[in-house]
Amino acid sequence: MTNILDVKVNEFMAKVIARNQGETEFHQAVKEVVESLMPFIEENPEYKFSKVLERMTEPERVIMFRVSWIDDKGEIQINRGYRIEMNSAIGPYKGGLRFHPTVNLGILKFLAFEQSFKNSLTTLPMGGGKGGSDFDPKGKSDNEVMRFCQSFMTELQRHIGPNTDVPAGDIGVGGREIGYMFGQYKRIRNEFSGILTGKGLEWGGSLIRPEATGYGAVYFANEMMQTRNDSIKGKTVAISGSGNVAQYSVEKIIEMGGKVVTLSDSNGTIYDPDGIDEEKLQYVMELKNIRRGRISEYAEKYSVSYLEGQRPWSIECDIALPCATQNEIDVDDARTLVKNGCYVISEGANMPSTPEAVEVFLESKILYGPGKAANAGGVAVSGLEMTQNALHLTWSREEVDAKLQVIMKNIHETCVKYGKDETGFVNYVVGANIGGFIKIANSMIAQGYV
Ligand SMILES: NC(=O)C1=CN([C@@H]2O[C@H](COP(=O)(O)OP(=O)(O)OC[C@H]3O[C@@H](n4cnc5c(N)ncnc54)[C@H](O)[C@@H]3O)[C@@H](O)[C@H]2O)C=CC1
Ligand SMILES: O=C(O)CCC(=O)C(=O)O
Repeated sequence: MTNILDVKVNEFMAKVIARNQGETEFHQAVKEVVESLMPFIEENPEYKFSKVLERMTEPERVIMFRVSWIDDKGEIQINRGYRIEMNSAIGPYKGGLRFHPTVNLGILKFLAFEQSFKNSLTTLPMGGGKGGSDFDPKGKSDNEVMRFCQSFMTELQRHIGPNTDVPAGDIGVGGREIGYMFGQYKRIRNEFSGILTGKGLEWGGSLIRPEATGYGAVYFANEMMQTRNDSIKGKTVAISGSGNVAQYSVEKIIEMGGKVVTLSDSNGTIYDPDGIDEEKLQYVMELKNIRRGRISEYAEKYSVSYLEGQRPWSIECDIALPCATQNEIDVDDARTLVKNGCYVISEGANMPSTPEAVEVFLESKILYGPGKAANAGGVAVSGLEMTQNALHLTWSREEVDAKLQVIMKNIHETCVKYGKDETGFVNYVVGANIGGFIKIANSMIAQGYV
């Protein structure tokens, strides 16, 4: 028999799908949240009457714009820029910019929607936003990237500000791109202010921001493991990706006594059974952040296996940290991971597991930390960067790291509070969704029907 709550979820989703046609990642992100929230909303009718969820699935503002720039051959190139200002109930819009050829409206709306819940979970006053472009930085010269960033910011600058909307990095946007965009904002507005986070340390950035997402995902895994009197020490870890989040996840796993055996990029996976140590990690950082090469070069340098065109999930591990991109763990990958003994998943990436994969993790009762909780450390330290900018001061590495650890602990506690069922099992998906929702929903109700 069909459950009445399923009917309500389906009715809600039919409207979302009709209004946002073809935006499959957005539908996926909304459905997961609506499934978690429907029982809670039915029990708390004030949220139902004020149509909070209906309003939260409609962005407050969507900005789309042309970005023209000139490549090294003197040819004009045209890309599309976006900023989704999703929800400002609890603070200025906040969230990263993604530069990747797959970027489209649906992907950015899913990311902005997730971001609103994630930012609420951090306990800091940040609304949700996300943006980016279908520009592909791969294979472009520094000058081309700079010209693109300058053109992108020439439009974006009129929509952002330290109390309005504060973008940061995401896939394809790191320190280099943030620098070029910050410089252009300053040039146009004649103003030095905290309009981006992830800035260089010498010009307003925060210590630990580059490390924060990866470190946070590992802290979150550790918090989950502590509920079973377990720890990272001695565990084998599979990590996907080899960018910002993956690199600092490796660093923190090494520090906590675990062994990372995989990394990947969009071409394939390296498998290093001896583990990636500090020296090998330095090589990866140089390879990816400076030379901008492929992870296959690691396999050649250290004579380890390279799994061309494959993801890391067939490799035996205790802990998996997906740190590349959305939907990178499908149902077969999830079954393989669980069959091979993996019992902790902490998502460094946003929505890396398909809904069917998530079902496998939940049914297996393993420790599964969804991205909006597990990877919130990055935006949390962005929030701390905003605070330091507003106060015109700089906190030490130890101070920022200590605050990050407290925030990840608090997020974990919130998930347990709202996600623990009568058997004692913690459903972190439900916990994160309800925990993130309440603060935004109450603020939206208090601020009237806007
Ligand atoms: N940078 C940050 O502070 C935060 C990032 N995230 C998420 O973490 C994930 C990784 O982001 P970053 O490390 O910042 O980006 P990055 O650009 O530094 O690295 C991205 C990595 O993912 C790999 N990748 C990208 N698309 C892929 C695909 N289709 N298949 C396989 N691998 C692919 C790239 O090769 C690269 O290794 C993304 O899902 C992002 O949204 C989440 C929270 C904060
Ligand atoms: O630091 C930020 O503002 C955003 C980080 C981000 O894009 C994310 O949490 O997915």
